[in-house]
Amino acid sequence: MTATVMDGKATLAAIKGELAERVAALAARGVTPGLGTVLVGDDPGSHWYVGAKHRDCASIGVTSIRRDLPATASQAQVEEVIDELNADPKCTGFLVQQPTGLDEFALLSRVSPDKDVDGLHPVNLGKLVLGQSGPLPCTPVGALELLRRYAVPVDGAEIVVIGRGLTVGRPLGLLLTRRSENATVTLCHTGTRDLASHTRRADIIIAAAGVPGLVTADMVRPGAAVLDVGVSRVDGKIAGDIAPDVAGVAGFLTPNPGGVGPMTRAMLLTNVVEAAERHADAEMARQAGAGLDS
Ligand SMILES: Nc1nc(=O)c2c([nH]1)NC[C@@H]1CN(c3ccc(C(=O)N[C@@H](CCC(=O)O)C(=O)O)cc3)C=[N+]21
Repeated sequence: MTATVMDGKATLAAIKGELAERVAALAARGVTPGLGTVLVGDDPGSHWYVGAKHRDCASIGVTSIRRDLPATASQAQVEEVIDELNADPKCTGFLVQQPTGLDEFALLSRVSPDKDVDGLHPVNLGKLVLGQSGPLPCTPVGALELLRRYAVPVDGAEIVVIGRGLTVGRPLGLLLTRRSENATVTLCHTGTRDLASHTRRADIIIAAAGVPGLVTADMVRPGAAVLDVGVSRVDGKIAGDIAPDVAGVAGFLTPNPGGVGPMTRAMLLTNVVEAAERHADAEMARQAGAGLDS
C-alpha cells in the first residue's frame, strides 16, 4: 500500500486563490488587510518563516509591516513595538515570531486580542475552550483543513495527538473534540507509558513532538492518516516526527516539508483576512450608528 500524499503546498496555493477574492471584496469596501510581524534575533529558520509570510501576503494583496529587532532587544523594547502595532490602523493583525528568548506569555498577552492572528492570545485560547468564535491557532487548524480537503473523516474518528505544546498539541485536542469535529482524542506526551499501544488504534495520528522519526511503521494501523508536524533539523535538513517507512503502511500521509508547514501559513493568511473583515464590519456598524445619532 502506498499512502496518498496530502499536499500542503498545493493546498496553500488553492487557499491563496480563495483569499485573494476576499481581499478584493475588502478593497471594494476601502479596507486593505495589513499583517505585522515582530522578529527578534537572527535565527535563520525564523527569518525564513517571516520572509515567507510576507511573500504570501504580497501574493494576495495584503500589505505587510515588518519589525526586525536585534537579539539584544529587551522585553520593554519588544513591548514598545507591540504597542505601536496595536495602535497602527494600517496593521489589521500581527504576530510576534516565536521563540524570542523573552517572556513569551507577557508578549502574547500584550497583543490586542482582535489583532492576534496566531490565535494564541489568552483571551482567544479562552474563547476556544468556551466554544466561542475567534481567531484559531494556525497549525492545528491547518492540519484539520488538510484532512477536510482530502476527505479524511474526522467525525467519530479515533485521533492520537502526540505533543501537548501550547501552539499545536494542546489546542488540537480542544479543536478536535468540539461538537462540530466530534473526534475522540487521545493526547499523548513524554509521560505516556506505551505510545505505540495508542497510535496502533488510531484512525488519524498527528505528531507534534519534535522527535525525529518517533513514529515508525510498526506503530501505525494500515490505512491510517498520518500528519507530521515535527520540525527538527538534522544535518541542516528538516527531520519530521514520522519515519520514512510509515509511507508503506499509512493510507494518507503529509510530506515534510510540504505538508503541515505551508498549511500553517495558509491559516495565518486566513486569520489575517478574517481579522480585516471583522474590522470592516465593526467600522460599518460604527458609521451606521454615528449616522443615526446625527
Ligand atoms: N508567532 C508565531 N507564529 C507561528 O506561526 C510560528 C512561530 N511563531 N514560530 C515558529 C513556528 C513554525 N512555523 C512554520 C511556518 C511555516 C513553515 C513552512 O512553510 N515550512 C515549509 C518549508 C520549510 C523549510 O524548507 O525550511 C514546509 O514545511 O514546506 C514551517 C513552520 C510557524 N511558526
